[in-house]
Amino acid sequence: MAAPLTFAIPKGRILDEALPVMARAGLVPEEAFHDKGNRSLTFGTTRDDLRIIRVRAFDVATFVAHGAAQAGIVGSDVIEEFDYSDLYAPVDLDIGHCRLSLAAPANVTERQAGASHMRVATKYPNLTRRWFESKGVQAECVKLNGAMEIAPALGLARQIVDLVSTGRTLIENGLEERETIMQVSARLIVNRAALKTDPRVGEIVESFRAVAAEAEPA
Ligand SMILES: Nc1ncnc2c1ncn2[C@@H]1O[C@H](COP(=O)(O)OP(=O)(O)OP(=O)(O)O)[C@@H](O)[C@H]1O
Ligand SMILES: O=P(O)(O)OC[C@H]1O[C@H](OP(=O)(O)OP(=O)(O)O)[C@H](O)[C@@H]1O
Repeated sequence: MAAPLTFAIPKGRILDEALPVMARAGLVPEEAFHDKGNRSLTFGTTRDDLRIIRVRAFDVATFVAHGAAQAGIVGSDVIEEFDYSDLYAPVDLDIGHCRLSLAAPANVTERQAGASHMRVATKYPNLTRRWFESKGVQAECVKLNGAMEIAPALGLARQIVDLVSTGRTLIENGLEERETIMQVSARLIVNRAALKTDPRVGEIVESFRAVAAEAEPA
């Protein structure tokens, strides 16, 4: 039998929405996957030839881009941040909706915010730099891994670039959303080489395409 395929999924908030989509595409994890006390990172599925790994969102893209996993699910924010040439994102799963936005404290004026050189705290330094460059502004990015919203109050950076959904986190930390950089949703991703060489990867793409098409309003 061919080596098992590895399907990577993020361990956090996308998971609850991803599992029903995966089930409709025929990917159902073994019972142990749902046991909160289980520390394993690899799980079997109802398919003998497919296992699931549960890793951090940014690492999903890295595992798939390097071919260590052949497919996975990740937010378009992460895909754009890395911009890996070996990664192909053929299906928008219409889950994990949020947006990536520039935000600043209410007392930071547009002029201060729009200075020709600025410091921005973000988990997305590449995306942020590219977006500012497209506006002719040089941005110095301070990379954080979470809780960006406290950076302005502590003087680490005047502005932040972070994900926004309800907007509550910004408001509760005294920040205002200034501009939307991109709309985000979760995608099926596959390794390009694996897609060319292993027909099972193409079949996975087709299964998810069918699920996404079913979900579209008529
Ligand atoms: N507030 C939000 N509302 C909706 N989707 C969000 C929100 N925040 C993040 N997301 C999406 O969820 C993804 C994070 O997924 P998830 O939380 O499952 O990963 P994680 O591995 O736990 O992340 P981390 O690396 O932060 O621990 C983001 O990349 C984005 O696409
Ligand atoms: O607009 P809201 O609905 O308030 O959501 C936005 C928050 O959600 C995400 O954080 P998450 O909860 O995933 O935690 P994190 O800071 O560890 O990434 C994001 O980074 C924001 O902080």
